[in-house]
Amino acid sequence: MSLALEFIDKFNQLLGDEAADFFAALNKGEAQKAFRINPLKAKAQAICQSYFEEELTPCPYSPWGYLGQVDGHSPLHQAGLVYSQEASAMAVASVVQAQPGEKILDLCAAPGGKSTQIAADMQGQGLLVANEIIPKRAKILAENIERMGITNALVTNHDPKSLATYFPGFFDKVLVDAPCSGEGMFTKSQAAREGWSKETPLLCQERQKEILSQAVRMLKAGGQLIYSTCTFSPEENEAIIAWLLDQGDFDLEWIDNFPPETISRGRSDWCQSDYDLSACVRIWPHRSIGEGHFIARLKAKDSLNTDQVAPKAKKSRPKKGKRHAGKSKASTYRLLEPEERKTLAALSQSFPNEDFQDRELIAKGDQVWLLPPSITYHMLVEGPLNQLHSLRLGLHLGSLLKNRFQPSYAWAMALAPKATYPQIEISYDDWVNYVQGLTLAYPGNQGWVLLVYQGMVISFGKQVQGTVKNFFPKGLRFHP
Ligand SMILES: C[S@@+](CC[C@H](N)C(=O)[O-])C[C@H]1O[C@@H](n2cnc3c(N)ncnc32)[C@H](O)[C@@H]1O
Repeated sequence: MSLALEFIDKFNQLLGDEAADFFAALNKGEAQKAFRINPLKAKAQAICQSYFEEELTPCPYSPWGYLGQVDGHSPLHQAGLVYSQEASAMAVASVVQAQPGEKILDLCAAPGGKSTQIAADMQGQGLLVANEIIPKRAKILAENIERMGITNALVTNHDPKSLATYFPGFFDKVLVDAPCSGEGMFTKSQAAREGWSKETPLLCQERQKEILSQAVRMLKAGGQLIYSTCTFSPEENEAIIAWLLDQGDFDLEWIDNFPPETISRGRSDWCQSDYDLSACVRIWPHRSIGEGHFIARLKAKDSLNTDQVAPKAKKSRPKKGKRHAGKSKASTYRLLEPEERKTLAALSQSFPNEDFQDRELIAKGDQVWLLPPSITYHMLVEGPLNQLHSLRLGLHLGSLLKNRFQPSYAWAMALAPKATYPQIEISYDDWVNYVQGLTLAYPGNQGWVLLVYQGMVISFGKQVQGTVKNFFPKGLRFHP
């Protein structure tokens, strides 16, 4: 399908002589594939390098980014050593420049490309809240957070307005990777082309303003707001930044992360603005690799007026007959009983992990969680977060069963294969068998073990008298 005539007219006017190259890049087909190596996994760089055999070609937008394709059904992918991501999309988290210890919100986070990159930069320290409004997409986000071995994230499923009631003036950085008209996806998606009309950018602009109004409420005075889209229209980019600057609470920050020849600068003349918008960055598919992105970073003034008063705990009022999925009853969270702690300790002594330091353990039903930093049991039960709908509360450790503890897949994914851990090095054929849900045969009787393939942790398994029982989650099983 060809590009809409109104789209062609619009970008002919904006780009002049350059427009033909732009249209040619959009019509060329899918952009260069890329992936990010996950530094949270032990020896990820060396393992990936040996997998590809040839020297990897770096992507200019992230120190962990490379050009090329990783099979979604390969051990590298399953074990979370890589995240497949469109090349220019990696630029966004590079602008966030997440630091260990910060509190960061990724407000429109699914499927998790930027969240997983931000978490890698945070190195497990500080709090990442990864939020997604659409429940199905939030589930995929949670799975990606888990696969990448991230232990300091809270994955939530809220609309921006309701999330803002939980976290007023809370975050050092807020990323809004906004839903947009997706013009960058015209390279690969017929649906994106078909869904575009002259009005689309302005309709998206309305929604982007609503989302940003809520994002600002969650930012600390002096914090940073990062805004990005995968579209080119000025209405959703420069005009949005001018609108934010009009409110008087922000200064635009110069972005200088990338080789200058791979980016273009924001254009004030494209939205008739008096502000100098050249601090913003646009990546074009005809000038660089990838589908294209627009990115801006703003710093909130110290006078930013967010509602700094933490909300009071809300009372749970389940509706008759049906409990709203977004409401977790305060009483369902509890601290572990001493006996339960002992049961868990028996296993955690075999798999000791620094993450356990200074973080609270809680249970909900028989499920045990290691809370992320900055989130406490008190906040979840009696405090402001008691109605928060979360899919992941830090690290899911596993299930308390009668007098025993069954460790989770998430816990395995967060462990490095230390030599002191009980483990079994499995063959490729057994990796194929295990991810399909089959039991394995390895002599021994070690109980819980980490299954490791070529230095990558695959899952927990339970070895009893020469048989390794399968604990690969049913919902994630696949046929490589
Ligand atoms: C560009 S995508 C995010 C991509 C993601 N940051 C990543 O890197 O993987 C925008 C997201 O915003 C979500 N969204 C749609 N409408 C929204 C709204 N009104 N408020 C907040 N998020 C919304 C979409 O479901 C989508 O997941």
